[in-house]
Amino acid sequence: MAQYTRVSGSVGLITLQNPPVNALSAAVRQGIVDTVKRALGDPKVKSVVICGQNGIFCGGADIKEFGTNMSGPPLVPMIHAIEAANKPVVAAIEGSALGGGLELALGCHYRIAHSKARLGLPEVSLGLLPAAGGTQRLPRLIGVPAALDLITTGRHVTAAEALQLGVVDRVAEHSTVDAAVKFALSVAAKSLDARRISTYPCPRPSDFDALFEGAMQKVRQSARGAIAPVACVQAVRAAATRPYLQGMEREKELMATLFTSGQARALQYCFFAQRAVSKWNMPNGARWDTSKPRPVHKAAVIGLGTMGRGIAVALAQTGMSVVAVETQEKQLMEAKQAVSGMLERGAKRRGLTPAALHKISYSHDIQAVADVDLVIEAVFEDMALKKKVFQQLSAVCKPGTFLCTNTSALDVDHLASQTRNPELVVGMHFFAPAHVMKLLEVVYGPQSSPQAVATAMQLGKKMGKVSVAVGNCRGFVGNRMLKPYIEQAFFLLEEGATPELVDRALEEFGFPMGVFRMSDLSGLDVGWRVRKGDGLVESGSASGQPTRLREGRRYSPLGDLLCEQGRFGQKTGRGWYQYDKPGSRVARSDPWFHSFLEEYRARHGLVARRIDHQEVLERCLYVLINEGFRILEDGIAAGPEDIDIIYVFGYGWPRHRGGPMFYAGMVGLATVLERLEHYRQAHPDVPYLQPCSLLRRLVASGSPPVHRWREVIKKLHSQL
Ligand SMILES: CCCCCC/C=C/CC(=O)SCCNC(=O)CCNC(=O)[C@H](O)C(C)(C)COP(=O)(O)OP(=O)(O)OC[C@H]1O[C@@H](n2cnc3c(N)ncnc32)[C@H](O)[C@@H]1OP(=O)(O)O
Repeated sequence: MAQYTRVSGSVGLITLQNPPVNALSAAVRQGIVDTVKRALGDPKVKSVVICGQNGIFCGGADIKEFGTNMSGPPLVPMIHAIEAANKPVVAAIEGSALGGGLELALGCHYRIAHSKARLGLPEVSLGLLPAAGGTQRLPRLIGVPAALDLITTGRHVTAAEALQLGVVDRVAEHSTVDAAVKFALSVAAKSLDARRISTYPCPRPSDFDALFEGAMQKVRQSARGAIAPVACVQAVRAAATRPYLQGMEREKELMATLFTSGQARALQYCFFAQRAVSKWNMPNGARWDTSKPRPVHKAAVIGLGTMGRGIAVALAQTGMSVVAVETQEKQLMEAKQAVSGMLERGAKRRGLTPAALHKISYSHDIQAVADVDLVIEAVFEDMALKKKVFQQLSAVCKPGTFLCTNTSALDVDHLASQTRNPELVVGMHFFAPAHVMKLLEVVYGPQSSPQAVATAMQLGKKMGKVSVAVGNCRGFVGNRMLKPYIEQAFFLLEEGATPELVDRALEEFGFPMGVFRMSDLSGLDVGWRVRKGDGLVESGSASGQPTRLREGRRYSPLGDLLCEQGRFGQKTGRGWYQYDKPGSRVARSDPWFHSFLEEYRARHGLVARRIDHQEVLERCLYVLINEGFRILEDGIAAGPEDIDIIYVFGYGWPRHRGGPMFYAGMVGLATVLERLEHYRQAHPDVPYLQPCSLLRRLVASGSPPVHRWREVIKKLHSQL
C-alpha cells in the first residue's frame, strides 16, 4: 500500500507501506499508481516526495511474488509515469533502496539519501537483472564502467559513495523526509527537462569494446556458469549502443529468459534459505524465538594455531574483549604477530584504524580465562587433548561460562561430559580461514541448553557469519556429507578417471575447486590422520599390499599411499598434482602420479575404462545428496535449507544451483533415486550408494517441492 498526505501546503507525500522492507508487492504498486495520479491531479500540489515507512525506502520487488501469477500494475510503466510527470518528484531514501526500489528512485527527478542509507541493484544475486529500467538509466546517470560494476556485482553502496558516483543528489544527516520536502518546495517551479534520466545520452567510453570484453571475461570467470551476470553485461551494452526504448526492449527480453530459469529459482531459494536457517529449532522443541541468548562481553580463544588465530580476529572485530591463550611461548609470540597483522590488514581494507588490536590480551596461562563469558577451544584436533582442556576450563571458568569447541568432527557430547555443566557446552565449527569464511556450524548435543545454542548463534551473527544449528554426529553436516563424496572420487580414479578429469567435471558444474585440487589445498594428511584414527590405514600398509576392502566395504587406499610418500599436497609441493615448490598454488598434472596410478591398477587387477563427466557428477554428487537425506532422516539438520546453506557458504557449492538438496529436487528425486540404485547394483560393496529411506519415501509421495519436505520428515519421525 501507499499512503498519501499533503504536507507544507503544496507537497504531496507518498509513503510506501509494506513491512518489513516496503517491498513492491502488487498492493504497493497499485498504491503508488493511485497516489501519484492523485498528487499530479491535485492543483494545490506543486511537487511530490516518495518515501518509505519505518526508516526504509524500499527493498525492491516482492521476491515472494516471483513464483506466483504476478498481478497488479507492472513496474516499468509505473516508473515511466513518474519520470514523465510535470511536477518534480523527489525520492527520500532512508535505510535501503535496492533493486526495484532504486529503479523507482531513478525514475524520480531528484534523490536525497540519509547518510546511513545503502543503495544497490542486487538483482544479479537473485539470478535476475534490474528490469525496471535499471540497466538503461544507471549507465546514463553514472557512466558505463560504474554502472557495469554495480549491476554485475549487485554490491550495495553507502550514501557517500552514491553521492560521489552521482546516483543521489544530496545526503541528509537528519530527517531525510523533512530535507526532501524542503527541497521539493525549492524546486517546485523549476523545469524538469534536464531531470529525466531516460532522455540522457548514454556516455560512450573511448575503450568501449575492450571495456565490455573485459567485463564479460570477468563475469564469466567469477560466475562459473551463472547466466545472470552475463545478461547484465549484455543489457548495459544495449544501453550504450541503442536508443533508450530499444534498450528497454533488450532489457525485457533478457529478463524474460532469466526470470523463468532454474538459476533464478535456485538463487531466490538461497535468499530465503539463508534467512530461514537463523530461525533454528532443536528436536526437543527449543526454538530461536523462545530462547534468549546471553550477552557476551568478553570471550576467550584457547589454542592459537591457524584456526584459533582466525577466530580471535573474528571475535575482536565485533568490538568485544578477547583473551587469547596459547600455552607454548614461541607459538604465542608468533600468533600475536600474525593476529595483529590480520587485524591491521582488515582495518586497512575497510579504511578504518585497527581498534580491535587493543581488544585482545594474550596469555600462556589458562587461568586468564577465569572471568570471560564464553570460551572457544581451538586446540589441535585430538580428543585426549580437547578432553583435558575442557576439564581445565570447567574448573577455571566462572559459573555460567559457555564452553564451545571448534572441532570439525569430534564428539561434542563426549567433551560436554568432561565438564560440570554439560548444558553450557556447544560446538562452534568454523571454516578456514575463520575470519573470512562465512559459515559457522553451531553443534548442539542432547544436553546443550537452548540458551547456549541461542548465544552461539547470536555470537556467530555478530561475527558476520551465517550460522546453522545442527545436531551432533561424526562430521556434523558438512564433513559427514563430504566423506562419501571424496570416497567416490577415489573409486573413480581406480576405475579409470584422473584427478584432472574429476576436477574438471566438478569445476564445470560450478565448484571453485574440484575434489583433488581442494584436497591438495587443505592437505592430504588431514584425512590420513582421521583414517588412521579409525583404524583404516594400518591393515593395508603393514603387508605392503593394501587391500581394497575394510570390513566388507570397498576401500581405496590411494590417499594413504600418497601420504606414505610424503605427498601432502600444496604444502609439500606434491599431492594429486605437482607444484613448482612447496606452498605454491598452481596445480600441474603430474606424470609421476599417472604412472603410479597405472601401476596401482595393474597391481590390483583393475582395468581402466572410459569415465565421462556425467558419471563423475552422478556418483560424487548423488552420494553426497543421499547422505544429506540420511542427515535429515536422523534429525541432525532440521530441514533441507540448513544443508543447502552449509554447502553454499562452507563448501563452494555453486549458489546458482541452490545447494545439494535443492539441486536434487531440480534434477528430480526419482532420477536421483534411480541413478543411486543403478550405481549401487554396480558397486554392491559401497553402502553409501544405498538410497536412503527418506529419499524413497519422498519419491513415493510424489516428489514434493523442497519447501514441503519437512512435512514428510515430520511424519517419518513421528512414526519412529
Ligand atoms: C518479468 C518480471 C518483471 C519483474 C520486474 C521487477 C524486478 C525487480 C527486481 C527486484 O527488485 S528483485 C529484489 C531486489 N531486492 C533485493 O534483493 C533486496 C533483498 N533484501 C535485502 O537485501 C535485505 O532484506 C534488506 C532489505 C537489506 C534488509 O535486511 P535486514 O537484515 O534488515 O532484514 P532481512 O532479514 O534480510 O529481511 C527481513 C524480512 O524481509 C524479507 N524481505 C527482504 N527483502 C524482501 C523482498 N525484496 N521481497 C520480499 N521479502 C523480502 C526477508 O525475507 C525477511 O523475511 P522474514 O520472513 O522475516 O525472514
